[in-house]
Amino acid sequence: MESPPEWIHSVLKHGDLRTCVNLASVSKAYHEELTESCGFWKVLCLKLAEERKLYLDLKHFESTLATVESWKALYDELWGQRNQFVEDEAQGAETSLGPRRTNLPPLTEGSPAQDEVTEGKTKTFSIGVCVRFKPPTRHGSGKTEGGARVVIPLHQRLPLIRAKYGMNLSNSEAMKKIMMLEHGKEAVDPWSGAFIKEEDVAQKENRPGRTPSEDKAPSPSASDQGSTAGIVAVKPEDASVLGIVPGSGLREFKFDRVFDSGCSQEHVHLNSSRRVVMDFVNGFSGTVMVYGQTGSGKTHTMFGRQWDGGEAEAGEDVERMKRDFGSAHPEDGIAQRTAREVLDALRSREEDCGIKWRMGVTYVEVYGQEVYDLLKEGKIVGQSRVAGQRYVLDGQTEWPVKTWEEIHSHLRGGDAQKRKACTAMNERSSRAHTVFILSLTQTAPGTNKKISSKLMLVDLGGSEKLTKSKVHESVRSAGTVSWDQYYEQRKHLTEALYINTGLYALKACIEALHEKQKQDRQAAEDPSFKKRHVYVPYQDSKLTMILSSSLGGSARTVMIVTASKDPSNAVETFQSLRFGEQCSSVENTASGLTNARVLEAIGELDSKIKSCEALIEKHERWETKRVVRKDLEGDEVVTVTVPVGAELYREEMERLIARKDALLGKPPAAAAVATEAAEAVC
Ligand SMILES: Nc1ncnc2c1ncn2[C@@H]1O[C@H](COP(=O)(O)OP(=O)(O)OP(=O)(O)O)[C@@H](O)[C@H]1O
Repeated sequence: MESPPEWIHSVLKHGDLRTCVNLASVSKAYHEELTESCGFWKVLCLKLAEERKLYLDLKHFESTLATVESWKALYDELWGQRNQFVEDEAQGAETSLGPRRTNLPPLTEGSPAQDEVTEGKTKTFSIGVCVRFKPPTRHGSGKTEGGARVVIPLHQRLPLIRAKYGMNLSNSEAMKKIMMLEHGKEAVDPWSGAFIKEEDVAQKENRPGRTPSEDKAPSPSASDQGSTAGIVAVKPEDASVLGIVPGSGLREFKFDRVFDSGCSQEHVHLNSSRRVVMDFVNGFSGTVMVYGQTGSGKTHTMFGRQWDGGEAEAGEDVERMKRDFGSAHPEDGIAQRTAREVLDALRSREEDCGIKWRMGVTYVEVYGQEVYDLLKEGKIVGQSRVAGQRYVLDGQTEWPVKTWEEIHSHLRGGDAQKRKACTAMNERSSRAHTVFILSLTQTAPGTNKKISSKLMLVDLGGSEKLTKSKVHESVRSAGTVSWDQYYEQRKHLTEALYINTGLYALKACIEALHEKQKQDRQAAEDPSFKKRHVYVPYQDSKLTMILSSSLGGSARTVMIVTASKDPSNAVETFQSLRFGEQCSSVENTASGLTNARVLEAIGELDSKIKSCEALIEKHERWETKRVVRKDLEGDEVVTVTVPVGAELYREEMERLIARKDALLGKPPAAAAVATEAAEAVC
């Protein structure tokens, strides 16, 4: 094959977009060579962004886009945005540079037909769902107590039986093994009680109206048998999570991204929300939401470290103040990182392209039926319940900002208001939906065209309290409790219902937007297809009314589900994962878990356990120390020798062993490897 000569590289370097695109049509050999290289598409993206005054976060894409296809997709997207800041002077001429043309440049003379040119993909609803696991807390790590018991269904027991007794067992031999185990001819079968047929699992998983109580008790007869519910494996490489799920047994969840507990704040932002920042600066609205149970890390992910009072303003911590206004802090959340990047981009675009901008921030909480303005001492927005969200959308709660210091001070001020409310109103912060909004208006140079976009950063309230605190059960009729208690309980129930109303409305809107997109796609593929009108129920809750301008249409949406791996939170974790899954456009099938995947999970755990053992061997040493021991006759000082230096690896190994044991159906106690047992008294 003829490869492109040196001069082509210099044309790519110095030529304009049109020249670079046309290069691919010089010969068939050049065409193949160029269009199959990431570098060519990168150059096209750069030229397109430069000529059309679009913001391109090249550094980000260089670190995240690895394939030619992903660069092509980015070019398609930018192409769809090409008229945001620069109007087409000659429509006809420009279409010949469209993505379809560059993907498959015709080698014959003449321009492609107008209808061959694909529009960019910005018009379709786009949602990415990611999952982030919180690092284990010391008290919760590796412990399996308190987790719901799950009976692994029969079709999943077969591969496990094979893994234990020989891979070449046929189905009927594996079944015989199970029967023998159940009739006590061998050791007790850890999965006895399996009764769910494969079809039942899929039906049960997909049945609407599934209740939390069903999640907790799969069957009365099985409640004391089976494995402990929990996360078995987290696979960031293929964005999946494998768990032992009440009501389903082994179950795989698939998302756009999965972040394991060791991921930094920066990594999470780079791989989830940073793309939204680029669209926002290019004039497209977007939403980033965090969802999860209380304490799973929503606020940590969105707003980073929590402020502990006003010591910095009092000048007690000058160093910290300097650091805050300098470069990003490792603990900064998505809000801080996003605000900094937006400001940097706007400043450099003003300097390089003359694009003027105006930005404002809004920080509100949706609590019950009211919207509270966190930048106005938590006052209710508007005087009527109906109008609150409209004031937010009209910009009446907005504060103009020009610098990072101003944004930072609003974030801190709002956070302080949340804290006050939290103390005054019984953990209001975790029971309200918090929305931080950046509103941007840019002026296209030369034309004075105004381009507006909104970026909503949302910390969603979790719904777990309804099930965990059983508020619905504690509401007795008036007369059995005091009136004060009665009203307090009613308030809790109403709060939980408000949170759920917001979340259900959000889910319904996202589902409707998916459906709308499906109808559009079908209509595009088949001209005879009759599109059904799809209603998006934004009006169903205050939360969705506020989000309406940045959810759907050309707006990009990212949802980050935060979760814990602690088995005692397993039910809430799976509820969160299911919520994320239902919002996602990634195809999931409840019964799609293959035998190979189950065995792969066991293999993975084995290899992780091995590498943990190697690390323990490398880092662990014995240390002798004196400790005071209490016994009946008083205190006694004894000398003990303890292993030190590999405590974290030991904890990790305990967790891995517990997960493997859960998967293989061993009783939880077998998983507990007490570190204290290693202590040797001299
Ligand atoms: N990924 C993480 N890395 C380190 N610490 C974390 C992480 N996620 C959460 N935490 C810590 O866990 C605690 C609870 O997190 P956070 O307040 O963000 O939870 P939340 O889901 O917002 O809870 P709530 O709904 O009650 O507001 C905090 O102390 C936080 O610093």
